[in-house]
Amino acid sequence: MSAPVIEFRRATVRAEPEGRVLLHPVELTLTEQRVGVIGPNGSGKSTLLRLINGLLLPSSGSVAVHGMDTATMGRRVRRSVGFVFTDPLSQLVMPTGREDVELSLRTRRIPAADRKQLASDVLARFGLEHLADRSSYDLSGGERQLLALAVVLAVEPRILVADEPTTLLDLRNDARVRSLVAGLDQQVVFTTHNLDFALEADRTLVIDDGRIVFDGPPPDAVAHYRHLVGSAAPGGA
Ligand SMILES: Nc1ncnc2c1ncn2[C@@H]1O[C@H](COP(=O)(O)OP(=O)(O)OP(=O)(O)O)[C@@H](O)[C@H]1O
Repeated sequence: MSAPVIEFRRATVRAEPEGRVLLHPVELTLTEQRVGVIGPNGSGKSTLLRLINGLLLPSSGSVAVHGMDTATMGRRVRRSVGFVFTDPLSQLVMPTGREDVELSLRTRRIPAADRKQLASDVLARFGLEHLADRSSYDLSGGERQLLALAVVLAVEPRILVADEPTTLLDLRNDARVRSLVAGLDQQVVFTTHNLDFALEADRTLVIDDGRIVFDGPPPDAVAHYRHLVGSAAPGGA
């Protein structure tokens, strides 16, 4: 199996129908195990992530995952790329967590007879078996976030894309999610406003106003971002 590769070739996103550019041409090859994306609110981080699994298609240019173009091979791309949304409730749609995992397994045509046991195994792997039969609405934000990750990882995607997976989490759950991400075999691309999390990546991109304004080692990326924000703040440099 080839190494994980995500390729952006002058991928550009414009808002429809007015044509405003949300993401200026992106030219990137991502092969690192952990890629972080940071930047101000509304800078284009989610837009960049949504291109990776074809949730969003570029207005021009292309995006490919393991050589599969997201525009022409979207279904196959989505089997390779698991996407965790910022709001876990948008992903947890069944009455209980166990059923959400079973639903996820169903998309991989795992026989019904095996799904229940497999769902239990997945929940146990993430230390969530005690939540299996509770409604997602009764869970804490941290529990929901971990459950949403388990639902996506149940089908063992080759790449995990996670949009602010630690937002709204307390320190303990923030540490749990970060340690879960750190232990995954998959390539992970994540956005975050938590600069400590960004430092745990192998490569970090800084986006500002729809452009990648820095791409490199995480400590340098964080310094660049701090400078950017400092320059923009009232009284900043
Ligand atoms: N479908 C759309 N049509 C028009 N504008 C859009 C659309 N989707 C996103 N935008 C705009 O694109 C810009 C980038 O949005 P995006 O969600 O990628 O930002 P972000 O960096 O993830 O922000 P945040 O940190 O607040 O989550 C924003 O100005 C947003 O309003």
